[in-house]
Formats: sequence, structure tokens, C-alpha cells
Amino acid sequence: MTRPRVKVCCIGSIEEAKAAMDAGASALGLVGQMPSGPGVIGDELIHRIAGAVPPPVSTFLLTSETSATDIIRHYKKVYTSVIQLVDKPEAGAYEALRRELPYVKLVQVIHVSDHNSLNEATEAAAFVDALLLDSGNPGLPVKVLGGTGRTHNWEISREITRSVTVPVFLAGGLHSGNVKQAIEAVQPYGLDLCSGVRTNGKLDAVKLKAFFEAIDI
Ligand SMILES: O=C(O)c1ccccc1NCC(=O)[C@H](O)[C@H](O)COP(=O)(O)O
Repeated sequence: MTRPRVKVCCIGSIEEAKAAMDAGASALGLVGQMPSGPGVIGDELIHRIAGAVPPPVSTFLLTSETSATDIIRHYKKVYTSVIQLVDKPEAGAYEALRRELPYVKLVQVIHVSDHNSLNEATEAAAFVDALLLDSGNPGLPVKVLGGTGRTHNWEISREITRSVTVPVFLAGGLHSGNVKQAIEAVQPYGLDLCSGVRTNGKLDAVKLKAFFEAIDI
């Protein structure tokens, strides 16, 4: 089994970006305005961090916008290499994003809850460069779109990775103690995590090292 790529999310400073890259991260997540969650930073800071990251490492803007116009407006404040859509986009948005931003990679988050998530994933996979399976709940009065620290049903996630041809990242409650089991269960292309490598909201070098050691297979 090859080692999955790792995206360290909720990066809050250039120092955190460097620490994550030094530990072995292939990608960094930069969380824009969200209805809730612990990892949100301002667009000006996202732009600065993205500008400081060298080319082999991807920078993901996490946006909760759902219309193409608003997603493009958000992107044009930060200029990351990837846009991660954490909510379901409006009809026609993927096509408009491809037309307007043909050089930007798109990642769609699927909040895995039940077997409908498989349909949602296969539909989205036709339009994007990768999927990211997470544990949020967009159905709540105040939407929860990530950063929950909770795992979800990995059997459904495994079904999704088997069914789609695009790369799949697994997220939601991953940490050094459960990541090996998660890789075996889901066999994802990549892993994404936020709270599992943080203490009191700050990136924790000890947890980060333990996480990369745990996936050193
Ligand atoms: O962290 C947030 O505030 C957040 C809010 C809304 C969407 C995404 C958010 N975080 C970024 C991520 O994509 C996390 O890496 C992912 O949800 C996994 O988080 P965790 O379960 O804490 O590892």
C-alpha cells in the first residue's frame, strides 16, 4: 500500500505552514469565512500564506460560498492553487468555475452521513479533480461544514473510493491513534486533518510528528 498524501488543514500562519511542510505535508488548507468552526482565518492572511508556500505544495482555499460568482470573488482575494467547496454548489456552478478559472483545481467535500452520500459523491465526481470525505452536517440550522474532530462511517467512505475515478481524501477526526485503521478501512488517496494535530487551537509539533510516523508504512 502506498502512503497517502497528507493535507494539513486550518493553517493559521506562515510559521504553521512551514511546520506542516517540514513534517511532510503535500497540501495546506486555508479556511475562509464559515458559518461555524475553529479554523477560520481572514482572506488577507490566506493570501499571504498562499504566497509564501513553494510550488510543490498545494494551497487549498476552503470556501462555503455556493454560487459561482461568490466562489470566484472569494478566490480572487486569495489566489490559492486549489478551491475546496465545503458546501453543495448551486446548479451550473461547476461549469462556470471551469470556464472562468480553467487553471484552478476543484475539490468537492462530501459530508458522509448515509448511503445517499454515495450518490452525492458520484454525481460531484464528474465535475471535480478530487473529493474530500468529511463529517460535517450542512442540514443543521447553523451549518457545520468541517473541523468537527469526529469520524464518520468509513464503510460508506470505502464504497465511495471504490466507485469514483477521481482521487479521494479522507477527513474527519483523524489522529495518530486511528489513522492506520482509517487507511486500511478506506484506502484513500489522501488524508486531511485539523484538530488531530492541534492543542488549544495551535499546530502541535509533537502530534504532527506522531501522525506522520503513524502513516510511515
Ligand atoms: O476548521 C474549521 O473551522 C472548518 C470549518 C468549516 C469547514 C472546514 C473547516 N476545517 C477544515 C477542514 O477541512 C478540516 O481539516 C476537516 O474538516 C477535518 O477536521 P478535523 O475533524 O478537525 O480533523
